[in-house]
Amino acid sequence: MTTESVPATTPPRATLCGANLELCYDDRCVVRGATLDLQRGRVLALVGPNGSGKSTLLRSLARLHPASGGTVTLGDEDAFALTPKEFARRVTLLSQSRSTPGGVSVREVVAYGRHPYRGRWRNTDTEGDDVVTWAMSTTGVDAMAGRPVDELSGGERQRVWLASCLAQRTDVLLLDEPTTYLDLRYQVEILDIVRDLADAHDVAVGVVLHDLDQAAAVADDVALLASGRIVAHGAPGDVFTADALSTCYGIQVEVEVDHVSGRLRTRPVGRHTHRARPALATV
Ligand SMILES: Nc1ncnc2c1ncn2[C@@H]1O[C@H](COP(=O)(O)OP(=O)(O)OP(=O)(O)O)[C@@H](O)[C@H]1O
Repeated sequence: MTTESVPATTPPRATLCGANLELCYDDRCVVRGATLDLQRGRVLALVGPNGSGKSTLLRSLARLHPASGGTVTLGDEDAFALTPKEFARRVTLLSQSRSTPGGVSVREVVAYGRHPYRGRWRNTDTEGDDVVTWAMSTTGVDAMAGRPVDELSGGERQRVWLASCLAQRTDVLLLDEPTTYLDLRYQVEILDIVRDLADAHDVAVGVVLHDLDQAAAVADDVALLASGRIVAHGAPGDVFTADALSTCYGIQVEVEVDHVSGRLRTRPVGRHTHRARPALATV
């Protein structure tokens, strides 16, 4: 999969910023004082334990969760001042769960990503077909274009929804655990696509990931959340320290640099899972 042959469009330059966000469900606030800045051409990974507020924060940046305090700006505009269509041309979110319509084909679901570009009475989206074809081939779902989405596996569906987001051709892409359900190949390929979109297409990416090694590999910056607060923010090498991760996750975590790849590796130490094992006898 490659993003090289994407049809040329010139999205407006923008960054998406959340400043001092306070996010609540009824009277229970689950995120406090969160400030984040998604920059064009950069990948920001949100990491942290279950329930620390990552998805809620991402959804608030996508205008899907109203903030009780703080602001969300896109470029120099208040994100909430834009019409839904204007916002959808610039920001898209791949959420953790999407309802899958019965009997609708893969191509139709991917084409749904073009909704911000369609006129009410006539089709004004002249590049739509090319973009949909590109998005399907980039995510490897082109061979299943005519199949009903509700008959696909979890990983296949995940790639179809990602294709639908890519078809939206936004300059900000928000992804909530995009590698969940995916086999090894597609985990790597989705992260490669994310990196390509930032490097070659100047897209600003915000991505929630549980796999810290994946986050270190793909992200320029990481924000580590714990109990609704951003407790560390910066380059993965600065944020992913053994102390910070051990405190945050409540388990001993070791951090090392892989000698071959030069990449950061994190190793949670369990009572059984990371014990040194006796070498297998050779036959
Ligand atoms: N619809 C909801 N109503 C009430 N509370 C919610 C709702 N959704 C999430 N929460 C609560 O908000 C807090 C943050 O949840 P959120 O899903 O943002 O965390 P997360 O870091 O993305 O978690 P995970 O890693 O498990 O996906 C949690 O305590 C959760 O129970």
